[in-house]
Amino acid sequence: MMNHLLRRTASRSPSVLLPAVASLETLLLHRQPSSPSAVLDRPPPPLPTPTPGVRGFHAPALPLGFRNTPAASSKFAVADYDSYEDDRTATTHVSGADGEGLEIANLGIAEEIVSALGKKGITKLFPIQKAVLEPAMQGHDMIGRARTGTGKTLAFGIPIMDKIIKYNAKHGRGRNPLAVILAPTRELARQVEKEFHEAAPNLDTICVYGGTPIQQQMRQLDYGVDIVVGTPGRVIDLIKRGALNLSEVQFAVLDEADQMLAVGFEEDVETILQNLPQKRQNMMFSATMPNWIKGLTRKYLKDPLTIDLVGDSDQKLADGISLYTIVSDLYSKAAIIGPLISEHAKGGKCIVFTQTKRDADRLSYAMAKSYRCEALHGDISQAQRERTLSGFREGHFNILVATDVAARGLDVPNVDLVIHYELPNSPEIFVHRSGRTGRAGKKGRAILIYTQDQSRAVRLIEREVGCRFTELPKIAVDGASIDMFSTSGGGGRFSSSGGGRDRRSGDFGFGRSPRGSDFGRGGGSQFGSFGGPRTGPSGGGFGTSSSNRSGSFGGSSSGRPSGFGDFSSDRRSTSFGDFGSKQPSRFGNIGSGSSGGSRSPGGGRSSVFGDDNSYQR
Ligand SMILES: Nc1ncnc2c1ncn2[C@@H]1O[C@H](COP(=O)(O)OP(=O)(O)OP(=O)(O)O)[C@@H](O)[C@H]1O
Repeated sequence: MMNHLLRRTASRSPSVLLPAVASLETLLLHRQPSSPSAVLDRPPPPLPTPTPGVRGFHAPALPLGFRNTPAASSKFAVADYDSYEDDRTATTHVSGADGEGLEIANLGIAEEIVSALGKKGITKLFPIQKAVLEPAMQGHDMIGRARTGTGKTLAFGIPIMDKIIKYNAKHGRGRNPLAVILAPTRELARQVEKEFHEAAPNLDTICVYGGTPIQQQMRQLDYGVDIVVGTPGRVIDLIKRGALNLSEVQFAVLDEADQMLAVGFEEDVETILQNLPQKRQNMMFSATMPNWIKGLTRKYLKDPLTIDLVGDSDQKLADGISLYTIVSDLYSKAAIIGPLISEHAKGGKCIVFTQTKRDADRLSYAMAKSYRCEALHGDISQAQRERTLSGFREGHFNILVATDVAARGLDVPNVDLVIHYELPNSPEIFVHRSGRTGRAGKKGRAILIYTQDQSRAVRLIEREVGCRFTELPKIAVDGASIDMFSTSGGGGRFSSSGGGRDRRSGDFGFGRSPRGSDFGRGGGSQFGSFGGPRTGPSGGGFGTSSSNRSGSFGGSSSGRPSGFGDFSSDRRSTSFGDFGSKQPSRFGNIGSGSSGGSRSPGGGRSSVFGDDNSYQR
């Protein structure tokens, strides 16, 4: 134990070494033993006497420099947000009545955080951060919703880091984490951990996720950490191995909460939450909070405060995103991507979202003949995924062709254009995909490519998301261009779902096979029925028989018990429905007629998320 403490302390600068050693006694008193054997080795230490009024995490806000107002007054931030929305032009934004109180340096936040954020050019709070800060410091459980790219990570991050820094200053540093943040994909978990690390470099943070050696993560945990960020599967794995002790956790966050509580994820999240102490602060954040989540949050949060900067009637996309649609037939879709990028990305970065991993591969392969681009999806090795993402971030190539593995949370600077190569499966996914551009007050464009028979689905997106598309003129493509985007593998010309057998399903628009989809939504697409109202028996799995799809795409069709088996390492749960599984599909019924297979018999959508898919994303 002492070794651990010394090792961990030794990684700090020499200036902190002596005080740290001097406070070793405090450390030993403060922390619980790391393992049962340690309990046997020595008698339990006497509990330190708490200093009244300062030890608790839920200490009054006043000593920390926050106004001592009731949490409900966080409404003020909504008003600020309105004015922010009104005059938002670039990255300078948040102005309250006089801007006072928004300067991070004036809020009593730990100097370490203020200075680290300052180095990144972050000196003022964004509206969601301002709205969350005070109630979070007061210890409230909360649900936070704000549009994509508006700084939700630091909204929950700043109060947590601040409290941990101050707690550590009083009690010394410990081995077990004080905060756990769960994210649905590996890339997002890494990004969140990085943001924490950059904002509080002296805190020990760790990111745990599958696809990487677990031993290394176990070693790091053994040294001691303050904050764990991870995907649920790996977190559970580490708990089971006895490497991760969550008994001291004071803060638990579900990032992308609606995804974390979707069918298949919730079970794992629940397992993790059961390992946390009862007394803790819970926070859930997302840009989308479908109605079904409300019941669930009651299960996990205590008297939560809802801070919703989006609202039900408002448009749900970030303001800086201009939306366009373009109609295309299936064969021409790949060929119009190039002209769209040249015209609309203006030399910046572009993410093209496909529905399936195979489409991502094929499209990027075909496009690589003319552009520098790479694919990102759940079948690619974790090491390659990380290389790809960092290459994209660093500008080594500017076009990323990705499945929805990249739809949520990823913050890549200067993505000027998002192309929905295929319709998303839900309005939520549309919001998240589109939200990869137009972040932090910047401007961006999102283009939705649709086929003629998907027009109604496009109108529904407008209605659900509260947005308005501008129709772009149709791009004429000649046979040569189409051929250029044909692929050799398995079926001739590139279509939205590849060639050969999938070509048939492509005819049904989105009601096509989910096979190979990172999120397995094909059959469960909320929009699926738009493309496939005529799917009769000839539609194969898209007719009524497909109502059993969750079964047939789970074990029976693939022979694998868990979804598509794409998401091997992190996941435990078997196949699960997509985000709509717990929400009544708002689109499923429209035109669903014979293609009712997009819904499971139980009412939830039946598509299968490759499990770790969500985790590995
Ligand atoms: N107060 C701030 N001032 C300037 N930039 C900020 C501020 N807060 C956050 N940012 C930056 O804004 C970007 C978007 O933040 P973040 O990724 O937290 O958004 P988000 O709301 O979580 O988005 P999403 O819903 O897509 O996950 C990041 O690059 C972040 O560093």
